[in-house]
Amino acid sequence: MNQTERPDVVTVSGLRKEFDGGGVVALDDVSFTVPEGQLLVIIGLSGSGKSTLLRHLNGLHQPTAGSVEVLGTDVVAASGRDLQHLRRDVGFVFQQFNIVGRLSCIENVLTGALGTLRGPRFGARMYPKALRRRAIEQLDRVGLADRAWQRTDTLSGGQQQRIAIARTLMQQPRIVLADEPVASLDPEISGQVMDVLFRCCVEDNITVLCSLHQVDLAIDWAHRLLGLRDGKVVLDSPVDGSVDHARIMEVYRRLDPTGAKLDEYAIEQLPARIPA
Ligand SMILES: Nc1ncnc2c1ncn2[C@@H]1O[C@H](COP(=O)(O)OP(=O)(O)OP(=O)(O)O)[C@@H](O)[C@H]1O
Repeated sequence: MNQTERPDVVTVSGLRKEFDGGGVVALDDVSFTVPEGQLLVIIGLSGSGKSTLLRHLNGLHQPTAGSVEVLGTDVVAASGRDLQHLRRDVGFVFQQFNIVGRLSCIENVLTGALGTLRGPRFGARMYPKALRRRAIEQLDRVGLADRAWQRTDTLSGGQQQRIAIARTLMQQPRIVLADEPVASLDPEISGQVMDVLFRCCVEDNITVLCSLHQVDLAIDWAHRLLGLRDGKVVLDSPVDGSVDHARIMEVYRRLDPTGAKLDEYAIEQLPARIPA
């Protein structure tokens, strides 16, 4: 099945989000759909609305207007119980990893399965054997099976983010939302983390929506780019030969506060290898 024949798992329509009583419009009439198994990268300047958009997809924000449907659930109308159910299928990977440094890697990964268990667990051996096996499989997937019993805070930043992804995979999500997952990592390590997300997508058919600052990484790994500027969608393009260089640059154009001219911030950083 090619990407266009796959069912949509995310449908966002006319989404608007205001903060501070309307003083800040973070999202303005945002509409798009995402088919199952796609890696969609959301790009845009700081403050363009990327995090706010991702947080609407698992009900962390309530919109001012518009609708959000994820895996058939109307996220805006969903009860607390419905959202709890949805969040089992929708994993979230954060920029700051949000792992417990003093725990071993396998314990951190196992906590991804806590939603399926009753009561707390203290130590990896308190988890059922089948889950321990699954945790090792996830560690293997992110290339860190040999670190299973090591304290997580002894790992590098990139390795810690891979542990966080393994923990998310442990809950067997159908969608992974990743908010700037490589923001604090150097380019080579960032590539390793994006490779893990890409493989989840193509090997396990997990849909990934990921926000990134780095255009070159986005082009290297995304199936499709969604560009936000001032809360509006200004680019929605597959990443293939048809990626329009000028339109990607447009995402990064920032209006001068005087309205007099455009600031070409970040344009010079665009890689030469953007497909023509
Ligand atoms: N809780 C909040 N209260 C008030 N304003 C907010 C809140 N959350 C976000 N905003 C504002 O909404 C706009 C979009 O913010 P958002 O964090 O979504 O941008 P972003 O593209 O993710 O930025 P970055 O790349 O820096 O993370 C910004 O103007 C921000 O200041």
